[in-house]
Amino acid sequence: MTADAPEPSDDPRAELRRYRQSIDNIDAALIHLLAERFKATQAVGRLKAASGMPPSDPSREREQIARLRALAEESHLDPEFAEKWFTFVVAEVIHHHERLASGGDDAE
Ligand SMILES: C=C(O[C@@H]1C=C(C(=O)O)C=C[C@H]1O)C(=O)O
Repeated sequence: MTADAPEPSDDPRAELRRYRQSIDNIDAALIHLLAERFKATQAVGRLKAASGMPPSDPSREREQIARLRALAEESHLDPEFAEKWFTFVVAEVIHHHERLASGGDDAE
C-alpha cells in the first residue's frame, strides 16, 4: 500500500488537511484489519481451549517474528518496531486464550 503525497500547495493548512485525510483512512483500515485478526485468533483460542492445546506457541511466534522483520526491512519500516508491534498484539491474544482456557467467555 502506498500513500501518495498530496500535491504541495501554497496553503500549508490545506496540505495538512489532505495528509490527515490519508492518515485517518489508514487508521480506519488498521482498526478493521486488527478486528479481523482478533476474530481469527479468538477462533484459534476456542479451538485450543476445546482440545487442550496451550494458549501460546513460542516456536510459531519466532517464525512470525522472522517473517515480519524481513517484510518490514523490504518495506523500509523499522524491524524493531515491527517486532514490538507484533509482541504487543500477541500478548493480548494470549491473554484472551488463557481466559478461554480457564472457562471464560471470549468477549473482548
Ligand atoms: C493464534 C495463535 O496463538 C498464539 C497467538 C499468535 C498470534 O497472535 O499470531 C501466535 C502464536 C500463539 O502464541 C496460534 O497458535 O496460531
